[in-house]
Amino acid sequence: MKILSVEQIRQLDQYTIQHEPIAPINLMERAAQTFVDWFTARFTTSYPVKLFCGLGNNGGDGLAIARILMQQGYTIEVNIVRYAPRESDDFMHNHRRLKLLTTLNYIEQPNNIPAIRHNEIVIDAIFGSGLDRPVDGIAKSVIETINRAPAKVVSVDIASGLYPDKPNGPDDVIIEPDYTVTFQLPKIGFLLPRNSRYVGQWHIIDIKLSKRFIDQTPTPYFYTTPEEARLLLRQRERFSHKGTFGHALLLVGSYGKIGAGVLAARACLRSGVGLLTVQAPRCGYAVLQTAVPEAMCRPDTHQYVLSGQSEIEGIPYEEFTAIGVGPGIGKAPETANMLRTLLSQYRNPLVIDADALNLLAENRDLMSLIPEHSILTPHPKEFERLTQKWENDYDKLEILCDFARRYRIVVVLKGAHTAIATPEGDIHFNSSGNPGLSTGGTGDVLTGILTALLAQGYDSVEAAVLGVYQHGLAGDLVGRQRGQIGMTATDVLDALRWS
Ligand SMILES: NC(=O)C1=CN([C@@H]2O[C@H](COP(=O)(O)OP(=O)(O)OC[C@H]3O[C@@H](n4cnc5c(N)ncnc54)[C@H](OP(=O)(O)O)[C@@H]3O)[C@@H](O)[C@H]2O)[C@@H](O)CC1
Ligand SMILES: Nc1ncnc2c1ncn2[C@@H]1O[C@H](COP(=O)(O)OP(=O)(O)O)[C@@H](O)[C@H]1O
Ligand SMILES: [K+]
Repeated sequence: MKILSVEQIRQLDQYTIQHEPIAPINLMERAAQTFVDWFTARFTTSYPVKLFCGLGNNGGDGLAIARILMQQGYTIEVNIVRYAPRESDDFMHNHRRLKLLTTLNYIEQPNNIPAIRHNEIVIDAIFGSGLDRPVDGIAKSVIETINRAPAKVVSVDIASGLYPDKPNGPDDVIIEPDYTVTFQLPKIGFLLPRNSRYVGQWHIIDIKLSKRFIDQTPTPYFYTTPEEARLLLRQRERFSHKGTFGHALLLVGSYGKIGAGVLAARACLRSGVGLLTVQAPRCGYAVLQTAVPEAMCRPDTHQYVLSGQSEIEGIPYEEFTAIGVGPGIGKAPETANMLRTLLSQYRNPLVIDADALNLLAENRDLMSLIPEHSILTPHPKEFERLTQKWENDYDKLEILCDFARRYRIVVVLKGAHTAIATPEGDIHFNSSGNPGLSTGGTGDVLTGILTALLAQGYDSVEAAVLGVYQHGLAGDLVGRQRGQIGMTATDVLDALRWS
């Protein structure tokens, strides 16, 4: 699914109005009705509703929502925040209609702000995507009151005070909703860590804006939907054999961190690889052969760390369809040498994770040796070591995009809504996953998954988008079955489902 900028969404509204065609006021009515459908499916008429609206089209939506909810039997008190002397046309139209049905409360100064009780639902329609400067005056006081109140808060389109696609200032006053119900497409601001309090659970509702315009509009930002992930998944052919699905090599583990290798190896096998070889330090040999009997194991000549040498022979890197390196490897000089040789000799895309990334950060000259379309999977700290500190989440996205473009690689910046940057400069945000995944070893599982997908012939962007989605989905399955808190990386790899 595409993510558009505020300006593009405004054009999308205009295009829909002209080409459907539909009058703006009817589009507002459709948006309001769709919001009400969402609302009534969750909250019964037993909850009193307090609606706060501004004077623009977000406020107009709010007034239309109030009218429809009233007609459906909800008890609703409407508060209009008079922060300016002018209203939008569609606001005024809905204002006239609603005034015929009920009394409206106007808030011009703080003592007009009503008390909000704990069993009430607040609908926030003060500002929407038209906000372009920090909120102050009476609107600010109202937002502060709502944030202090014990009630549940539902924001229409976007929390009032939050910018959809640019950073807010540190002192900005913004609604902290329980839910955001947004029109048609997600806003980029919903996907960024520092905005989490200002988004809550968010839901997209389809108000039937022009599909054609969305299809034609270019954007670097995408949000992976379940349907899109499913379309990437290839089914197995009847006459396939294990050679069809590639031979992967994982370079993993060091003394005390062989478990990282076990997790990556098991995840790789659970993700459809044809054959798997694991090279690990000698101390990991017995562990790996026991814990992952399906994998072939090459003991490194070094007892405790990876050196890339083996009694059998040096590693014939070029014989492997895909290689994953990093989980648990540490940063010993022998391992740094191995990484240098690997990057110099192997020409296909690699998956590079964990301490392999830290070694890159410490040996910058290695960066230019990385094969094009390799997948790097840093968490934010590893990414900062590879690049630089950022001022805010938007700045971080720019650094991410530039980095992927400069080295022609895919960068999987992990976290909630993992951001996958492509060599072309696009960013795909993931939609699956939950905080249960914030536990040691889940990153190693991801490395195994991505290596398996590359081995099976998925291109790097497909592998990253699909692999990250399936990893999060497995976490969601575990979350549903046994809760998020006790989730382990082993649970996640066992829950992988490729159908
Ligand atoms: N277009 C469509 O067809 C559809 C749109 N829809 C809805 O419209 C919403 C966008 O509406 P909107 O553009 O009227 O802006 P909105 O967020 O209500 O703000 C109102 C005005 O406030 C002003 N202002 C800005 N910052 C300010 C500040 N800090 N303090 C004080 N004032 C400030 C600024 O006006 P200015 O003062 O700059 O002239 C701004 O224009 C969107 O979120 C969705 O809910 C849906 O109905 C679907 C169809
Ligand atoms: N709050 C969260 N929501 C969704 N996914 C998360 C969250 N926290 C962590 N994850 C996922 O868990 C994984 C953690 O990886 P990483 O930090 O490398 O852990 P480790 O090094 O312990 O294996 C990543 O895939 C990340 O996207
Ligand atoms: K709002």
